[in-house]
Amino acid sequence: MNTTMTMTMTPTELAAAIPKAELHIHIEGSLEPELIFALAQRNGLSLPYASEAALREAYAFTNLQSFLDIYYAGASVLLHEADFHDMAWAYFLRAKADNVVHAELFFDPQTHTARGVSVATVIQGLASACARAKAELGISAELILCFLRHLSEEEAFATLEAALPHREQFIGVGLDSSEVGHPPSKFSRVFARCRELGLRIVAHAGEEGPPAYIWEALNDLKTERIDHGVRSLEDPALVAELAKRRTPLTVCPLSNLKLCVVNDLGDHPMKRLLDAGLCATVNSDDPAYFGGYMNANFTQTVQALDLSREHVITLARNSFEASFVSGARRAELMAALDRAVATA
Ligand SMILES: Nc1ncnc2[nH]cnc12
Ligand SMILES: [Zn+2]
Repeated sequence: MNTTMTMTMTPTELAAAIPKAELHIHIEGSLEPELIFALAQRNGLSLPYASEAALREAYAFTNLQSFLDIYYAGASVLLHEADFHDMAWAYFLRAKADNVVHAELFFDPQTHTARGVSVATVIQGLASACARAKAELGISAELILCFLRHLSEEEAFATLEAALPHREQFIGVGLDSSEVGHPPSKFSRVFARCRELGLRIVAHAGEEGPPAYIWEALNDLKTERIDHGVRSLEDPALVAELAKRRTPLTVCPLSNLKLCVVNDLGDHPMKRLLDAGLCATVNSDDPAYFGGYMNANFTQTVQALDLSREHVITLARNSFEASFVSGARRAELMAALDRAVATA
């Protein structure tokens, strides 16, 4: 390849070209309208929308809850192991196209067990897609079980219990769904049990909720990463603490735009988070609903905030640093990034 030519890559082109990890993707949020309709037909279900276009038109969100209502309805077409496999496989094909080389997938068992689908069905379908991604696409992938925070502590404990026969198939636990009114401390005892079990710990905090929720996630749940965390900038002491601990933030720019956390991508806090020395990463959250997968998130953020080549490389390095891969795999991923940067 001609080095002179390749060294002219813009930060946007570089962002698309380099290998990266995705650490904040709700796999149910990767269900595209086409797949929702196909699964509804396969499972003999009817949908309250006349067409895929009509469903897509409903994706005009004003806040997190307005999205969650539609997201849970979309997930109702998932019944069988093959449905979960097909959903995750479709995501992995999209991830491969965006040079994602490692992915940690959130899944919401309670969304499915409430409809009579067993935890085994959910986990086996997703786990077989993860194994296939490794074998056929070279993407390493892990599963993180999320508790729905609008439900009770008791229900979270019951979900953990039901999932434990499949303990080897997921590496950690997270906390998602409606944030405001459901602080992390509501789940302190569940997460304490998860830590005893050796599970990795993450939690959504500071998406719509206040900095106090991020403090609780850190101190009560002992979370290893904060999902979103964009409101941390409102509390300088919190920013200092996150920088000191080097707690990663899995930030989702297009999600923040679509859920009205920011009014314009040009106002997104990503650059300020990076410039404050935080280990921020780019992720897609629910790409089928928010208008883009990894590279769309990367390139639109780079353009809106005029991020530099160094910012882009830092974001990719942060994604590997923040991941739960083994030391050997992390070294392999960092080396692949260095090689890609050297020729770009
Ligand atoms: N952005 C988000 N915040 C909280 N819970 C979610 N579940 C799926 N996407 C989510
Ligand atoms: Zn999320």
